[in-house]
Parts: sequence; C-alpha cells; structure tokens
Amino acid sequence: MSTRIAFLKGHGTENDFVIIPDPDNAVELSPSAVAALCDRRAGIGGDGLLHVVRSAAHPDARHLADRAEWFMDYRNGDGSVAEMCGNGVRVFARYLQRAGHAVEGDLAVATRGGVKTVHIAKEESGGDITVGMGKALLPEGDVTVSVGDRRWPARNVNMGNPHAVAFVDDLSEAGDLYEAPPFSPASAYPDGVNVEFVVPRGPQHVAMRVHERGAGETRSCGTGACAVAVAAARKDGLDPTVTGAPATYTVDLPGGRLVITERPDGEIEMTGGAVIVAEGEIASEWFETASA
Ligand SMILES: N[C@@H](CCC[C@H](N)C(=O)O)C(=O)O
Repeated sequence: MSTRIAFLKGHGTENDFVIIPDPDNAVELSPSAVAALCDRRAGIGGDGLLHVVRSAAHPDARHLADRAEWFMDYRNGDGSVAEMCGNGVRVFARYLQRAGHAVEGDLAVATRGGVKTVHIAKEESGGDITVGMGKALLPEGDVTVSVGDRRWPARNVNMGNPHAVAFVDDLSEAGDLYEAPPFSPASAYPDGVNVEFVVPRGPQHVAMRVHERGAGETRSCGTGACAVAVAAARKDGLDPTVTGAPATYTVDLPGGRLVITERPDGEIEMTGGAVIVAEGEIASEWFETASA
C-alpha cells in the first residue's frame, strides 16, 4: 500500500525549499528522491529540502531532543547532506508556526550544526525571523578561488558549514556561476565549499552572490551572508570580540536583504523573512519511481 506524503514549498529571501513534514521519521528520503523532488522541471523544485522530524525520532538528533523538539534534517538540492542552512532554519520555523507547533517568540531548532535559537517576531512588527547562528570559525591559511582565468584571495569562514569569501570589484566578475568555482588548496575544504563573491555598497553594507555546494548559484544563502558579514567586518578592522561593541552588516543578495549582527561574545544573529507559498501531496507512484 502506498503512503500519502504531504509537502509544502517555501523560501527565505528566495532561497527555496521543498518541506516534508514527517514527525515520526517514517518517510525514506534517499539522495535520489531528494534530487528528484528538488528538480525544477521534473519535480517540485528547490535549492534544498527541509525534512521536518521530531528530534527524538532521528538518529542524528536524538541526543538533542531534551533541548529542541524539532530537527531540521537539511538536504541540498543534489541530495547531499549539509550541516546547516540559515535561510532554511527561518523557513523551518515558519512551517512550525503555520502547523501550530510553534508560536511567535522563541523556539529551539536542532540541526546537524547544533541547536539554533530562533525568534519569530510578531506579525505587526513585520514577522521577520531572527536566528542565533552561533560563532564563526576563521581557520588560518591562504585560500584562493577562481572563475575562468580570474583568481582572488578568499577568507575561510566556517558557520557550521564551509565558506570561501572573495571580495571582488564587480559581482559580474563571478560570471554565470554554472560551475562550482575551483579553490585551492584542496585541503582547505575536503568536503567542498560554498563560495561567496562580495562588493561594498556603503558603510557596513555589502552585496553578494553565492555558488552553493550541492545546489549551484542560489538567490540567497543565510550561512553565506553571515560568513560575508564576518569577513567584511574583519576587512574593516572590526572584531566585536576585541572592541566589545556589536557589529551589524546589511547584506544584499539577489533574492533580498539579510541583517547580520556579530555580538561581543562572538555570537551571530541573522534576521530576514520566511514565506510558505504552497502545500500539497506528492503523487505516490511518482515518488516510488523517484526513490528507486
Ligand atoms: N542555503 C543555505 C546553505 C545550504 C547548505 C550549503 N549548500 C552547504 O552545502 O553547506 C543557507 O541559507 O545557509
């Protein structure tokens, strides 16, 4: 007998996701099923997939169940697993709110990058969602990224997932970004990397494009925007953990704007929108073929 599988579609600053509510972890989501669901022509379409599971029901999150009821089992659009997705956490929280599992205010969400604290603002104050993204790690060592015969030094920033942030003169220098920009040394990112290209827009205000590992160029990346804000702050000589003053950066992406604050304790907060656009049911005969 075939089971009925519900889905929703949502986005955060146009980083879009297929959402599969599955509290008991009963839906088998193979990498090929995820890639088929995220396919923009033959599937539903998305940069990634948010599998919504109770932490207690998932082997990767059981140890976090006493701190966060829900686990964001995040997958990239190509079916690969990633540690964290900043825009995804906001959309995940919006889904929980819509489904009646969460209300405006504070919420804890388990991810492979640890438990994230989420604040859902009241609708009358815009309804934006703020996520405590944790601290950035800045591994030492020179990294370069390239597009065609152009090459730039990049800042290695880890937001739970890996980023290479390159400051360029113009965002068009990144080209069409159909291919993942090569990086060196290979040892800097043994599991691949998300690459951000950044230009200044004004004081503590930047614009960026991103090529995401496992998804290609996307219209927004939350962890990428945090990595960019930290790299831009250090470039501006600002380190809140040294100055004791928070640093806030506005980050413009093709899909919208995110506001990132790094606090004196190094903790980073990201604020932006999250929208649910559709819901429906996956055709079970298609899903069975897609999963094979
Ligand atoms: N879009 C995300 C990041 C998703 C994971 C990334 N592609 C990776 O493989 O690390 C975000 O908003 O942070």
